[in-house]
Parts: sequence; structure tokens; C-alpha cells
Amino acid sequence: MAFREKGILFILSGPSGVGKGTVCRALRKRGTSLKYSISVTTREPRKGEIDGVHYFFKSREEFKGMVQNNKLLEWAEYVGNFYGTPIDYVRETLDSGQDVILEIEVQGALQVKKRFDEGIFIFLAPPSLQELKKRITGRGTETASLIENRLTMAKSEIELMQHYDYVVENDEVQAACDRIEAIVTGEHCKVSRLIEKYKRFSEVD
Ligand SMILES: Nc1ncnc2c1ncn2[C@@H]1O[C@H](COP(=O)(O)OP(=O)(O)OP(=O)(O)O)[C@@H](O)[C@H]1O
Ligand SMILES: Nc1nc2c(ncn2[C@@H]2O[C@H](COP(=O)(O)O)[C@@H](O)[C@H]2O)c(=O)[nH]1
Repeated sequence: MAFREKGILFILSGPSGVGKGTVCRALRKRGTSLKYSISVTTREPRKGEIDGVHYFFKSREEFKGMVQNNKLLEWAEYVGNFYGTPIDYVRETLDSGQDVILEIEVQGALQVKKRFDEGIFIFLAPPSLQELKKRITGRGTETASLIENRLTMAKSEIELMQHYDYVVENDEVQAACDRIEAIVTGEHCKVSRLIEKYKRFSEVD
């Protein structure tokens, strides 16, 4: 009996404003073979954000209901709003043999690590804190006080990069994409991923 290999779960995480969304959009444009999970959030949509495309926008009650019904792989409260990853999409897509990427903050990534250690955890790092501030301010989507809160979070998030499998610096978007593509295509192989792969060899008749 032949086995169908499950997809691989990639977790791209890092401080707000480092460029996770930008890098994911650039990877999509390249046609990198990944499926992109759409998160649920209680945050208000920004100008131009579309429900079901950028996020599933939910009320706090709806979000709580999803938590209670175990509909989320992970969730976190981040600077006053809730964010979470719908579990069904991730499970079904991995089961179908396709790779999935989550673009999430650090508390959520560490929850996924506890439940799903075979995932590949990538920390996207800024070239400097000054550059991070420039990027998040330049995006123009947050008030000055929210930017300060996000930068305070960033300092503690950066200290947690040791828990990841890879740290990729986002100095330049295409260079960061090259590094992530090398991880996704398996040019850099995490040991636990290889162990999983070779374990499955013994399942084949
Ligand atoms: N390598 C880069 N060089 C210069 N600017 C960048 C780079 N990557 C992203 N940016 C810019 O930084 C800003 C923040 O990027 P982006 O919104 O992708 O960050 P993010 O990590 O997804 O943020 P959040 O977690 O808050 O959603 C954007 O204005 C984007 O154009
Ligand atoms: N733990 C989770 N974090 C998530 C999820 N979706 C997005 N995020 C992260 O939240 C912050 C803020 O996002 P923003 O859109 O308000 O700028 C950022 O770091 C996102 O990556 C999720 O499902 N779970």
C-alpha cells in the first residue's frame, strides 16, 4: 500500500511590522507551493481589508465560541485584540498532502510548537529595532500609542527567537524570500522532519 505524505506546517512569526505579510505576498507571487491559512480576529478591519481574504473578522462573542468549540489550533490576545488559526483548514490541507504556512505572532507560534513540534518554525527578524520602528510607522495603519505597544511587544518577542528552527533576517524582501524558499523546498532540513519522513518508509509494504 502506498502512503500519501502529509503536508508540512510552516510557521512564519516575528514582531509586528517586520514584514511577514509583505514576504508572504512576495512568496505567493513567486508561486511557492504553499497554502496560506486565513486567521480569525476581533480587530477592526483596516482600510482595504476584506473579510475572508485578509482575515475572518469576528465579534468577541463569536471568537470565544470558536475557542470553546475547539475550532482554533492556537489563539492569542495581542495588543487588545484576539487572533486565532482555524484548525479545520490546517488539518484538511495537511491531510491532502499540501503544505500550509501560518503568519502569526510569537505567543501563538509557541502554542503551535507545543501541539505540533514537527512544524517548521521560522522567526522573521528585523535588521534593527530602528528599522522595525520605521517600517511599522511607515505603514501608517496604527496610532502612535498602538505603535509604541507593538514595539514594546517586539522587544520581548525577539528574546524568544531561540525557540524557532530558523531565523531569517528580512533586510530585503526578495533576499528574505530566497531564504524562506530554501527552507520550504527542503534545502535546509530540520532533523525532526527527516525522522518523520524516514519513519514513514517503514509503513510502506
Ligand atoms: N525588507 C523590507 N524592507 C523595507 N520595508 C519593508 C520590508 N519588508 C516589509 N517592509 C515594509 O514594512 C511595513 C510592515 O510590513 P508588513 O505589514 O508586511 O509587516 P507584518 O510583519 O506583516 O506586520 P503585522 O504583524 O503587524 O501584520 C510595510 O510598510 C512594508 O512595506
Ligand atoms: N497568534 C496569532 N497571531 C496572529 C494570527 N493572525 C495574525 N496574527 C498576528 O497578530 C499580529 C497583529 O496583526 P495585525 O494584522 O493586527 O497587524 C501580527 O503579528 C500577526 O502576524 C493568528 O491567527 N494567531
